[in-house]
Amino acid sequence: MGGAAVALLAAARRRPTTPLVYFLTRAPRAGLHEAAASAAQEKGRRRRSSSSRLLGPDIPDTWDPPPRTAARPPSPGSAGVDYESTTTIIDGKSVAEDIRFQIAEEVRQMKNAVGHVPGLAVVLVGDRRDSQSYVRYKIKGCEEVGIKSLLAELPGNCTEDEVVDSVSRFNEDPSVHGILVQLPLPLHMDEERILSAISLEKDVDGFHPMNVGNLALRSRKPLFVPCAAKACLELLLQSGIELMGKHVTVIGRSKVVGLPTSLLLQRHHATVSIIHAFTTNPEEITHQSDIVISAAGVANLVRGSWLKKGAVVIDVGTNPIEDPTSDYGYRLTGDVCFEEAVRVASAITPVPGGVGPVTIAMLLANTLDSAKLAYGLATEPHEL
Ligand SMILES: Nc1nc2c(c(=O)[nH]1)N[C@@H](CN(C=O)c1ccc(C(=O)N[C@@H](CCC(=O)O)C(=O)O)cc1)CN2
Repeated sequence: MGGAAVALLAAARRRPTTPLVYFLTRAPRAGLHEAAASAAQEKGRRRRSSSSRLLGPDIPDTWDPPPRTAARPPSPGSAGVDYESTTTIIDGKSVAEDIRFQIAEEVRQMKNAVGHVPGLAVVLVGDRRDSQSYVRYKIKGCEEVGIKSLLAELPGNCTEDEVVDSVSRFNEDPSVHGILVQLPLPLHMDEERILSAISLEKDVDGFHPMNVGNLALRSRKPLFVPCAAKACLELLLQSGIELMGKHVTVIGRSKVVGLPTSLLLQRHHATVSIIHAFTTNPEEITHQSDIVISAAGVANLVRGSWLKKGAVVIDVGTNPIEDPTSDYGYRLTGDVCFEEAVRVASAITPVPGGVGPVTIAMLLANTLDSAKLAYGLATEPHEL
């Protein structure tokens, strides 16, 4: 230890009754210290503000609703939608069924080989009706393929620590290979902290910052890719749609869909444009695109006039809109005005029955992959 440090320690020992916190809070107030402290504070302020300029201000994407003149299309299955016979309606339900069939077979093989099945744990906070439905679909999906499911339900007014504790218990449970926290969380919670608490090896939603970062770096492989992004790619690839060199526009940049989908598309060598709530000319950008993937969460945002003739349209939006003729008083519609788009597109996914069911199937696939890694039945996650 240097002489100066020894002298400081000796001085501190001579004044043992003064708490350290006193020096930390009071010392800079006097004379030169004050000037130094305010200079340091100013430097810190400048550093913070210049870094927030560099990374951009944190403003949420709040979309303007589309004009009231937007057509309110009937659902795709209903009578009266007259589309070109050449337009392919991409059937997500049947794609999902095929994937589930394959997963069920692999789960059976796993049980025979190691005596265990994959386990998925779901954490649901609060009583949002839509989240409850999605969690139900996930649990039903597990039942269909033989995956064990566990559900932790917490009230909307619980603490962030309680959610983290619940995640930690599942992290420790060897029968659980996948953990997901249903989003959105109540506003008072730090989503980032909760998602980061999920063990990387069990992050079957792929929202852990490490998995997102590894998806962004082409030289690295994430353990898991978010399910909706995988679903979009699966639907495009199974429909025989080439991605390399194609101009794909992704509408929305959320962690759940837009961001991972745009990253995944780049890994498939597409040229990707991203539209968000601050984009001034969205229709010009989509009009130049070979493929449009919409995940804005705005009913009927994408009109037929936004699309190039022959474009492929993947609609990830599931937006409830009022419908007095429905038993529930509402029905689900996508971001895309289906009855207009179907006349322009060469292929399109419907809502419901498009991306949604494949998203659930991808969650089951990620959970199976995780269990295979845990039991040494695979050395790498499934190729993208
Ligand atoms: N932790 C997560 N939270 C959320 C995710 C996610 O991937 N992980 N995605 C969405 C919601 N979601 C899954 O959680 C989801 C949404 C919609 C569907 C779906 O199958 N939709 C059906 C129609 C549904 C209906 O009729 O009620 C369809 O499109 O055909 C599945 C999953 C946000 N949160």
